[in-house]
Amino acid sequence: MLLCIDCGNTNTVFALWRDGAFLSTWRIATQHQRTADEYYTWLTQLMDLRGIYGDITEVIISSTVPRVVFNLRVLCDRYFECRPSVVGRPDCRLPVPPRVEEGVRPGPDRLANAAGAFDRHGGDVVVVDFGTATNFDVVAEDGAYVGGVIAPGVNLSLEALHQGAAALPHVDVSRPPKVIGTNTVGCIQSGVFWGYIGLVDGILRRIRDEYGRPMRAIGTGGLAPLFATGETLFDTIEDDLTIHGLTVIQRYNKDTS
Ligand SMILES: Nc1ncnc2c1ncn2[C@@H]1O[C@H](COP(=O)(O)OP(=O)(O)OP(=O)(O)O)[C@@H](O)[C@H]1O
Ligand SMILES: CC(C)(CO)[C@@H](O)C(=O)NCCC(=O)O
Ligand SMILES: [K+]
Repeated sequence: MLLCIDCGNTNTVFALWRDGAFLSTWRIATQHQRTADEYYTWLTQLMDLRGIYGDITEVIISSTVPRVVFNLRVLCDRYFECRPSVVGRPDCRLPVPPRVEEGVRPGPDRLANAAGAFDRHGGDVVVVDFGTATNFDVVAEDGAYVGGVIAPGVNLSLEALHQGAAALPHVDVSRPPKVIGTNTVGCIQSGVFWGYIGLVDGILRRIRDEYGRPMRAIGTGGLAPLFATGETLFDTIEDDLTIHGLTVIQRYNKDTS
């Protein structure tokens, strides 16, 4: 059984994959202080609850937070007796290497998104990932990650407004019924919701102009469905794209080892 671990700056997703399908996925806040023993007790309890038995024999990790990798390696070594593949490290090969400026280390989540998108759709794709950041990952015709855009995430923007303006409360993102807010919360929701619709629409348009060939757009990340309601921003929404990409990278490393 393969365990895929996708550590974002806010949340970490664990997903178990066997016989070509995900058995279950679980989410935990990303904290570098978490020990291998804590991960293990948490994970095995959830596996028990779901009635998932069998040994974890392989692990692949994507981490945008370098510090958490240490304890995840300990987890693999102590409890699963394996060495994890860590995306972005030299010994974890990618099906298609990225084409970026020399010395640039693209986020491993973006490399996984590219591998997942290419596997499902072929190239000429842009992935829009709504996580801590809202990032756009451009995948060329041959499947190479070639760059993109990093914008502040939706929840970060809301938090920044609350932090920076004494009279503005913390607000959760939602789609307001109107653009012209008639109370403070409505005004903030409008600014962030319609602001991001404009951001995504405008950046996708400019990416397509610059790229010069037709491109599919795939939405992923927790907030993608919210921004897709009633809009035609994305061709598809695939909330498992990053972890799917991890299975693709792992399979590639096994097949070519
Ligand atoms: N309908 C919703 N309304 C408000 N928040 C939502 C909704 N659906 C998901 N979220 C939140 O959106 C956030 C983005 O989800 P996602 O899992 O893609 O990113 P993340 O885990 O927060 O970021 P990262 O991957 O960078 O750690 C999450 O905090 C999630 O709880
Ligand atoms: C942009 C984020 C924060 C999105 O999770 C992550 O992919 C990251 O830390 N990237 C490193 C820089 C880069 O991708 O060019
Ligand atoms: K993510």
